[in-house]
Amino acid sequence: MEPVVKINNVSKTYSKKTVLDNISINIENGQIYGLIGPSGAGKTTLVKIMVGMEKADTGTAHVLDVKMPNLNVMQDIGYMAQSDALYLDLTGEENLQFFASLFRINKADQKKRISYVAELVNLTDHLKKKVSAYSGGMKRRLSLGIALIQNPSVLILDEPTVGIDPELRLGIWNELYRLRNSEGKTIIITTHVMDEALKCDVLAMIRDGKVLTRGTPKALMQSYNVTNLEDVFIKAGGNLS
Ligand SMILES: Nc1ncnc2c1ncn2[C@@H]1O[C@H](COP(=O)(O)OP(=O)(O)OP(=O)(O)O)[C@@H](O)[C@H]1O
Repeated sequence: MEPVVKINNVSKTYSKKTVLDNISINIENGQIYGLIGPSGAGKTTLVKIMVGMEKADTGTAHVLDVKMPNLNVMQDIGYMAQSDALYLDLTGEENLQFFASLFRINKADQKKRISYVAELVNLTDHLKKKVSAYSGGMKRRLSLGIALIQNPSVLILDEPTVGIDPELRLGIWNELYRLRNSEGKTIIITTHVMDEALKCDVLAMIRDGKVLTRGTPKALMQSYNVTNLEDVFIKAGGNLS
């Protein structure tokens, strides 16, 4: 079976600054794949290339065997950006309805999906409020709900739990595990939080647009002979500051 996401020798430069330097990554079906690295490492640029919002200067990105960018495959990709793209003057429910209407979901299923994702991100009681009255954490939760609205097979989440309290963070991780285990979804997540990196099946540690090292958290710690991921990062040549 082909990998769900295949990044092949991708490079990207913004005004002479190399942001991605010949990166290759394969992400298999049903994995939670973590992209971890310090601020500015290139994680967001990489996921934007996966989603088709940015184009690689050289190299190729395939998702579900389709060369990106490609609009047709967006039905199968749920994307949560780092900054929330929400309609502040609409309610949470109206935002969910709007994004649901962009996809092929019939009316009855739309209602079910909206209730399901609202429950999942703990916003059921706040659906009738305008998003302008939401806290930062509530906006993040709504953005996560929107990423899931069309029931995509691939979820790409850029720092999804920033600003979310520990209890709900745990709830979201439990749901990500359930989506992987019961529904076979492939989940790609960027983070710079090491305890979240530990929860991923496979990690790629990124710095200065390069993959420093990759593998399961356990294999990485074993091969660098250390007991935590910070030390893997440091030994692999990184610097988390
Ligand atoms: N559109 C753009 N134009 C110019 N430079 C950009 C653009 N987008 C990103 N960059 C630069 O590319 C580098 C990598 O940014 P990117 O957002 O991919 O990093 P990141 O690892 O996601 O960081 P963070 O964790 O802070 O989001 C940074 O130096 C950033 O300033």
